[in-house]
Formats: sequence, structure tokens, C-alpha cells
Amino acid sequence: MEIKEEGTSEEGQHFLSTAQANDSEDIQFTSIQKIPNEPQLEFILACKDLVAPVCDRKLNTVVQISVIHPVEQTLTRYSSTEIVEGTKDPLFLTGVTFPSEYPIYEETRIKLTVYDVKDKSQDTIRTSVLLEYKDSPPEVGRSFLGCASFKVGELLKSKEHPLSLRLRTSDGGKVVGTIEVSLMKMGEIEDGDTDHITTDVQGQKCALAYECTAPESVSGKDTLPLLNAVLKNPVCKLYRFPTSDNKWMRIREQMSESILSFHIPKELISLHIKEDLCRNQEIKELGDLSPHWDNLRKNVLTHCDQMVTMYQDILTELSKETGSSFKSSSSKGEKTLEFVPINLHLQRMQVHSPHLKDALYDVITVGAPAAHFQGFKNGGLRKLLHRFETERRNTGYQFIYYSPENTAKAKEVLSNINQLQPLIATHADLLLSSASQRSPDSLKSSLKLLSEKTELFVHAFKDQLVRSALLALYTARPGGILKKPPSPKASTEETGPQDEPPQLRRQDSIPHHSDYDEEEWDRVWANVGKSLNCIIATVDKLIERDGHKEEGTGGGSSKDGDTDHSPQDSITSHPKEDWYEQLHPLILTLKECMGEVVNRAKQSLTFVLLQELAYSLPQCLMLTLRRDIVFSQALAGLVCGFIIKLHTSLHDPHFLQQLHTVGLMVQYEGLLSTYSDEIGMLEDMAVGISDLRKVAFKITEAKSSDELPVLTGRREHYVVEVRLPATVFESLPLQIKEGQLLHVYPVLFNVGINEQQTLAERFGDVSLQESINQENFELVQEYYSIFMEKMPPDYISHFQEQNDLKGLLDNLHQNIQAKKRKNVEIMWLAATICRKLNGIRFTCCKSAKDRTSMSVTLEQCSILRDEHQLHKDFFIRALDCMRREGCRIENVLKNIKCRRYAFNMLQLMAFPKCYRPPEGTYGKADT
Ligand SMILES: O=P(O)(O)O[C@H]1[C@H](O)[C@@H](O)[C@H](OP(=O)(O)O)[C@@H](OP(=O)(O)O)[C@H]1O
Repeated sequence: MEIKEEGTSEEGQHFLSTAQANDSEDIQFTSIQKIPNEPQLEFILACKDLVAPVCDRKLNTVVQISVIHPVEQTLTRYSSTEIVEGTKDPLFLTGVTFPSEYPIYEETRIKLTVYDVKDKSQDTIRTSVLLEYKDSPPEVGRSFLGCASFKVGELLKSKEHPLSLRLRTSDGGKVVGTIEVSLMKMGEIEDGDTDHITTDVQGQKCALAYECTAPESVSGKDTLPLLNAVLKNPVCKLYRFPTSDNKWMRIREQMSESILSFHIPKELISLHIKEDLCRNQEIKELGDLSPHWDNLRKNVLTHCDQMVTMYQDILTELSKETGSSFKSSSSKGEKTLEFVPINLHLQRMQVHSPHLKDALYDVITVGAPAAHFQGFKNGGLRKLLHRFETERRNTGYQFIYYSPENTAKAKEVLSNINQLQPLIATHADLLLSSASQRSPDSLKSSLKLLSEKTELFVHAFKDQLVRSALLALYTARPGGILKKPPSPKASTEETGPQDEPPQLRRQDSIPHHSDYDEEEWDRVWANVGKSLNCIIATVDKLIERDGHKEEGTGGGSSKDGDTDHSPQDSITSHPKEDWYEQLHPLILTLKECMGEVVNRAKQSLTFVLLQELAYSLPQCLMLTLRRDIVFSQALAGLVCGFIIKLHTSLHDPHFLQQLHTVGLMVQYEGLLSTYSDEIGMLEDMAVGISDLRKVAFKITEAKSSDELPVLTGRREHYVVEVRLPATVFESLPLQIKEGQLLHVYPVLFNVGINEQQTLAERFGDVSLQESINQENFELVQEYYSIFMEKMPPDYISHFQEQNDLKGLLDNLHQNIQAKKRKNVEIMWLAATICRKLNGIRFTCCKSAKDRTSMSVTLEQCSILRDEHQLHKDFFIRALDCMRREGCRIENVLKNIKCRRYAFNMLQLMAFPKCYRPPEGTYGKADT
């Protein structure tokens, strides 16, 4: 039968066409037994007695794995092994794995084609020229040796292990050696079935024992729906590497994109729209203002309304992207996708090594959160915000300067009012309904809730800021005495320009007190408390009287013969009157007093917000937009990282305890250079990551299996609600189930590694990187202290026995102080500290494609060496396998449709050695 080669499809499991995948569902094929979320089929390959076409040359072999679809008989290139050099008996370390989603059946045929690679650097080109040839693509730099094929069912049922197949030339005639296919049953538990293979790997004789023991399932099955709802399009790779005692360890690499890449930005933009619409409305409702302030308000509103329209347009565009879960590096400058993180993936390594527990290592890889569409000509957020604040502080004639802290406080009080007022009204109504039912218990509990909320409400206005804002607003009203816009005198920092001569800051710029009755506010405010006291007293009397009646001692006067003439004395004179009647007017008074307070406070604090917006329009709004964009990208990554961490650690009681008592450390490794545009990116990223401190998580019970996280809050404070299936939720600690907020501690360490960083070190400035690393080191130390203080002593003593965190911190500190060039030790130490502290790991560069790929693969192999006894002679080979045929080269392909890291020789010479990819995997690429 003739088999058509799919010339248009690049090698890669995710490139099987949807049509093919769907077709398969109509015809009855025999499915492979599946374990949820485990690969369906995994095997490794070795060749024996290969015949070299030319006798005087040693073979450098690679096996190409293709899938022959059972209906159409079309052939799809699936994956490749690494190139094994200089042997006729190659044993490949890169295996083959088919994830659970892949449409593969017992009837599916797998074709194995063995090539001899003459020139490694030429060999890369095959994949990029592949696209240009419709039919059988020419193989540049390699020559065909032989091929063999087998049906998946044959491999699964075969009694022969490994399955040995003859390799034949293309005409099907000459035998050129054999290829052995060894099934890896990773999904099943099988005891000690070992098979000894002796092989010559890179000139060494190693006796390698391959154990078929399957790893314990590392992920909880109950939470699978949660993870499946979040992670999409997994790419899986399989390797086996020798350990120092000549056994095999098995490594599965997985890379998945996340639906949260789009979901979180959409949620966040909706919240921004809600927040800004509400603020704009409040500004409109500020009431009459004098002409100066009224013009300012009109101007602010015009710009703010335009901004809201822009956010709405972006949301509309994003909503069209239904089901999207990936933004490629090449789309990073697209305006409508600005809120979406670049190239966000979970990069997972699962290790099964002899004598050790199975382990999972996760890193979230994502492009540095930055505003690419707005550009970096004037720098990024760190510099822009600082410059903006300094200029604003020093320009005091058109508006009143409130510090960012006070503006934030105004927003917080406003948000508290908006939340508390309806809550108090609800509790007041509940109190009335308890009264009408004449239920003392329910009356007491309703009163308790009402009192608590009202006290919070009254407390919210204690701030001096409200007073100063009331005065400022008074002077801004028509007829308000205003020689120049007032400085909010009562608020400590809110003075005129810092370097202004003293005579310009004279008291006469402040409105005359004689015109303004400051005590009026106190009276209005105190009335709320007074009316609550009235309600409490009445309820007490009603209950007390009820008690008396029950005891048969009911009478017309109070117990102690008190004869005061408070309103509740009416109970005495009208014993049969119902409770509702007694309480109703008091509740009305409370609501009225509260309404008055809310009205005044809202207007005055909105006036504070008007000041924030008034300076330097529209730049200040563009700055907010920039910060929102950067934050959105950072938040999407964080939520993704948090959910994955939660999923993988749910069954660890110490983790759960740490989660609610300490919070989680989130560590970002940055690889940006401090040169040219990347300075701006790093400045954006630093603010975006630090803004994540405003985020807290809350875990609730899910009603359906695939609920996505829900976001609430406003710019100063967000809560992400993560929903877990009932069975899992039930097993959580009480504090978490009760909705305690779970905090995160984001930290960033950056070390530029490329040629641009060389320029920065020689001719530029690396101070940005140095200060970021120093500041964030202090944050790590702070986290460590809280961790040591709050985790239980017995846990801490065990933890200290296992880990020398103090030593690692000292080492990190010394490395940061050392100011060595391209000191990548900083990144390794920070990542190690994060892993040991059970934190969430991130790695970022501009696109999370090239430098990030080098870094995560290096981290993976270093973990294998340090934690899993990877044979030291195989460190570089393992690194090369992962970089050549692993998930990260698929990431490059996914982003730029070309299987090549975008580095040239010159760039690579500037890289620290361990960050250089293997020959033939890099080159000029159209990024
Ligand atoms: O444009 P050339 O000169 O080829 O330089 C590339 C760099 O070498 C790569 O490191 C960049 O990718 P990463 O940011 O993923 O490392 C890559 O970023 P890009 O893919 O976003 O364009 C390029 O900057």
C-alpha cells in the first residue's frame, strides 16, 4: 500500500490535523487502555549492527518516528531521537511518548526511519526546508539507512521484549541492521521486571539496568478536572538517562499552555471597566464645583470615558478569542492582545529514578510582563512611575497633591463604604424581620451582625484623610474661599512642592476656618454610632421584657425601676406593641444617618481621586493603562502557577499549613539584559511582579467540575477565587475552607546573559539589575523569617536538618554583593531556595522562547544531577537531548513555525557556556 507523506506537517505531536483526529472517532478502532492523564504509549529505541553505507566512516544515527493514520494511510512525522555519534549499536536516550489526548489506536502503525547524519549543523535545516516541499521532502545533511514499522497493537501484545524489527532499505530488500522497541509501562505498577542491557555509550562500557517499575501517580486524580480545565495542548517527551550507579532513570517532560492566558485578562479588564465606570459616575456626582474645578472635572471625564471605551473595545476583541490558550512571541506587539501574557506554559519534569521517590518539578515559563505595544522609548514602569510622581509632587498649582499612599487610602475607604453600606442595610432588614417574628435569639444574632458591620463602617471614617478631603472639597464649591487650590493641611505629606520657599506655603493659601464648620462632620459621623446605640438599647429592653413576661413577672417598668425617657420607654407604656413597630423608626434613622455620612465621605474622597487624574492628562491615564497591561500578564501567570502548585501539593499537609499560615513565595527568574529596550521591559516586569502583592487567593467549593477561577476586587486589592471539587475541598484545613485569604510573596532576580548584557557591562549600566536583586533578596529574607516563625517547631527542626536554607541565603547574598558579570549562580541559588521553600517557580525572558528554553533545560538537568544522581558523564548529553528534541524546541516551533533557537554564533559566544544550545539547533530565524 502506498503511504503519502504529509509534506506540510512539521514534526510534532500537536500537529496532527484536527480532521484526522475527528475522523478517527467515526470508525471503530481499538483504543489503548488509558489511565487518566497518563500517556497512552511510551517506548524507547536502540539499534544493533547497523551497516554503514561507506565503510571508512562511523555512523551518526538518528531515528525519525512517524505515525501512519489507519484510515487515510497518511504519514505524520511525530518525533525524533537525538543523534548518537560514532557507533553501529546506538542506544537512544530520547524516547517516544503519546499523551492521553493523542488519537492513537492498536491499529495505528508506527514507522521508524533510521538516518545517518553527516553534518549536524546541516541536519537542522531539514525541518525548515520541510515546509517548502509538498511531497517527499529531501533530507539535507543526512542519508537514509533503513526503516521498519509495527502496529501499536503488536507492540502491546508482543511476548518478545524488546520487540526486535529488521531495518530494511527503501525498496524493502536489504537488511541493514535491527531496531529494538522497548515498551515503557509507566502507567502501571509492575514490580522489579528488569532487563539488562550492555551498551557502549560514547565510548564507555556501561551495564545499564532498565527497570519497568511504573512511577506512583504523582498527581491527585480528584483534582484532575481542575487541571484539565486549565491546561491545554500538552506536548510530551520521554528520556532515559543513566544514574551514577549505572541504572536508568526515566524522565518525562511535559509542556502545556493554559486557558488562563486569556481567561484572567478578560476577568481583569471587566473589573477595571466596572471600577472606572463607578469612579467616573462618582466624579460626575460630585455636585457643584467652582469654574476652575468644574473645567478640570470635565476634562478628566472626557479622557476617562475614552479610556473606558478603549478597555471595552479590548475586551470585545479578546472575547472573540474563544478557547484560545496561547499568545505567540510574534504577537507580542499586538494591541488587542496586550493584556495577554506571552508564550505562557507549564514546563514540567517528572522523574522516576531507582531507589528514590518519584518527583515533579514545575516551572512556569512566560514572556516578561511588559507593555510591548506602548514601547520602551521612555523606559518602563519603574522609571516612569517614579518620574511621574516626582513631577506631580512638584507641580501644585492646578490641583492638590495627594501622595500615592493617600490616593490608595481614598480608594480603599470608598471601596469599604460601597461594600459596607448595602451590607448594613441588609443586616438592618434582617433585624426587622427577626423583630416581626418576635424571635429573641434571631434578634440577638441579627443585632450582633449589624453592630459589627456598623462599627467597621464608623471606623472607616476615622482617617484624617476624610477630614482634609472634606475641607478641600468645601473650598472647591462655588463660593468656597479659594485663593489658590488648598493644600490638604491635615494630611502630613500633602504639602506644596518640597523645595518651595517657605513663604509660598503660608497658611493664607488654606481656606478660612471661620467659613467651614469642621465639627459638622463629627456630628454627622457620630450620629451613626448614636443611632446604633439606640437600636442596641431597644433590643436589650425588648428581650429583657420578653424574659420577664415569660417568667410571669412582666410589668410596666424596667427591672431596676429606671425611669429615663428614652424612645424605648414606649415598651413600658404599650406592652402589647410589636417589636417591629418599636425598631422600625430607629432603623430608618440609622439608614438616614448612614446615607448622610456616605454622601459626604464619598464626595470628598472622590475629590481626592479627581486630583490624581487631573495631573498631566492623558499621560497619567496611559500610565495606568500600562500598569494594568503589565499586571494582567503577571496575574495570568501567577494564577496559573498557583493552581498548578495547589493541584500538585494538595495531599501534603505541611504545604497546606504553610499556605494559610505563611503564604507562598513566587520566584521569578529574569534573563533580560539591562541594555536598550530590555531595560524598559525589566522596569515594567519589576513593577508588575511587585504589584502581585496586591493579590490574595481564596479556595471555595466548586459546583461543577470545570469551573475557572473568579476574580474580584479593584486595582489596589484583588481576590482570586479558586474552586475545588467537593471531595477535595472537604479535606482542606478548616482555615482554608472558611475562606481565609491566602497570600503570595513575589520576588524577582534578574541576570542578563546575552550579547546585549555584555554591552551593558562594558559600556552601559547594570545598576537596575543590581538594585532589583538587592531589594528582592531582602524580600526573600523577610519571607524566610515569617516561614521560620509561623511554621510549627517540629516541622522547622526537621526542615533545618534537611536543608541549609541559611547557608543558601548567605551564598545568594554574597553573590549579589559580588557584582560579578553574568553571575548565573544567582539564578540557581534563588531557584533552589524557592523550591526548598515550596514556592512557585517562574522563568522569563523577552519571549520565553530561546533564553528561557536554555535556562529551564539547564535547571532540569542540574536537578537530575543534584537530586537524582544523573551520571556525571551524561550531564551534557542529557542537556543536549532536551534542547534538541525536547519540549522547548517544540515551543520555538509553536511560536515562530521554525525549529531553531534564534541565536547566532556571535550571540552565543557571549552566553555563559551552559546556556549554549547544541550544534544544529540554532541559527537565523525570522522571529
Ligand atoms: O532578533 P535576534 O537578533 O534573532 O535576537 C533574538 C534573541 O537572540 C532571542 O534571545 C530572543 O528570544 P528570547 O527572548 O526568547 O530569548 C528573540 O526574541 P523574539 O523572538 O521575541 O524576537 C530575538 O531577540
